[in-house]
Amino acid sequence: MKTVGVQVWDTAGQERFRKSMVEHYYRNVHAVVFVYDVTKMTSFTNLKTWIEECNGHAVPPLVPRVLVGNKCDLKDLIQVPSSMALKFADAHNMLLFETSAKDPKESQNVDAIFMCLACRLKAQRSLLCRDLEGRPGQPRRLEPTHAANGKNSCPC
Ligand SMILES: Nc1nc2c(ncn2[C@@H]2O[C@H](COP(=O)(O)OP(=O)(O)OP(=O)(O)O)[C@@H](O)[C@H]2O)c(=O)[nH]1
Repeated sequence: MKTVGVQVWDTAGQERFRKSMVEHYYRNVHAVVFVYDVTKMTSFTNLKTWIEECNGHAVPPLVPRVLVGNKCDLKDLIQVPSSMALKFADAHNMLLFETSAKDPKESQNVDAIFMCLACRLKAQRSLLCRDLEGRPGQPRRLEPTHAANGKNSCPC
């Protein structure tokens, strides 16, 4: 068994903070979790801008990204149907998790997000180590067999 340490940076989601997102948020980032509020369509439509923001800071495609719809306990207030979110997640090669930070019955998906990312990062690292174990002095290119294809690469 291997322990994977995870450092999570929570950025402010409001538009007025977006412009002040500083370079160091993006530097050396290993994974990105895009969170929207299932009861607020605007938070979902804003995802496009956040993804562009991320791409604009040259976050490499190998960096796994997941999409999280939070507040799924508020069933009567849902504005973003799962089907719409799934379509978006598929189009951007991300896994979709629907979670609630409030309802303990739905909270297991919060753990699943980080477990999944930890598994992916560990798998990427193993792949990298395996590739670097090639002939001495012969650098080898890391083929993105696992990592770049986000959806099917999770070993969980
Ligand atoms: N019902 C419900 N309320 C939630 C859930 N998650 C957060 N909240 C509530 O939503 C409000 C905003 O929560 P925050 O944790 O401040 O949200 P945030 O994404 O950090 O907000 P920003 O800092 O603006 O990005 C608080 O009143 C929380 O109690 C959830 O899963 N279900």
